[in-house]
Amino acid sequence: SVLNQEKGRIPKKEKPPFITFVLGGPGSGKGTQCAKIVENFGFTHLSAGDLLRNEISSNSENGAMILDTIREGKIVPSNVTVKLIQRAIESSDNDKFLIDGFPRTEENRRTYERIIGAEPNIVLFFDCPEDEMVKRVLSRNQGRVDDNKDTVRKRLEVFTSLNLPVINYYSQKGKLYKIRAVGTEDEIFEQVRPIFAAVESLLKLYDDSTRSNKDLLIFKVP
Ligand SMILES: Nc1ncnc2c1ncn2[C@@H]1O[C@H](COP(=O)(O)OP(=O)(O)O)[C@@H](O)[C@H]1O
Ligand SMILES: Nc1ccn([C@@H]2O[C@H](COP(=O)(O)OP(=O)(O)O)[C@@H](O)[C@H]2O)c(=O)n1
Ligand SMILES: [Mg+2]
Repeated sequence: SVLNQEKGRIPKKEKPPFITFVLGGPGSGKGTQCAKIVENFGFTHLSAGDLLRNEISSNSENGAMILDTIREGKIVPSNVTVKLIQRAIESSDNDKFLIDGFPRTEENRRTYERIIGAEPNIVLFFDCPEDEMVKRVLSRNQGRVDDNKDTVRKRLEVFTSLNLPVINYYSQKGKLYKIRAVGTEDEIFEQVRPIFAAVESLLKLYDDSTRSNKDLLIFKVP
């Protein structure tokens, strides 16, 4: 608006959104901690798995293929998942997002970069021992077709072989925040909270300034 321009500010819609990727194995507590971040810091939670499951239940053209893939614990073609994420970001009024369960593979990551044309600002990694993840998934009780012993084993193999390279990539870029994902939900959130408290003050600074996109990308959380 004119008012914004008079103050030398960037109108809200022209500012790039703040993107957090949330990684971790099946049952590591990504969804649980995302709910707490939403509640405490006003982020919008986009779970890649939920977006894909919505496609199945809305009988979309890719529904059957997505169901088969999830049942096998395999990864849905990247362009399908990225387009769902893109649509969700674009239809939201919020400007800060948690993208949960994405990118699962280097190919997921590169496809996001190609289609969205941006990188995440920060990446969380919920690091949890395998036996604990298995225990949690098998007692999750959400009626998921992939929460059974056989599929969990496959998902853990996919996680180790395909997701760890993504985690290493962001670690090398200095964007990775590793959380020790054992203990109670509240204990784990006490490791998460300071990260988002820092992000919140950085975003406030950004809101009050004419800083460019680039400056925000190099903001480092202490
Ligand atoms: N810290 C925790 N301790 C014990 N159980 C947990 C903890 N955090 C989450 N859970 C439970 O474990 C299951 C998997 O958690 P969820 O957040 O769905 O993980 P993810 O999204 O990483 O698969 C859920 O039933 C959840 O209630
Ligand atoms: N980026 C993604 C995310 C999920 N998925 C599929 O969706 C399934 C469930 O993902 P999810 O994130 O809901 O699973 P959890 O880690 O929360 O247990 C995965 O096992 C994959 O089959 C995918 O193909 N690509
Ligand atoms: Mg989840």
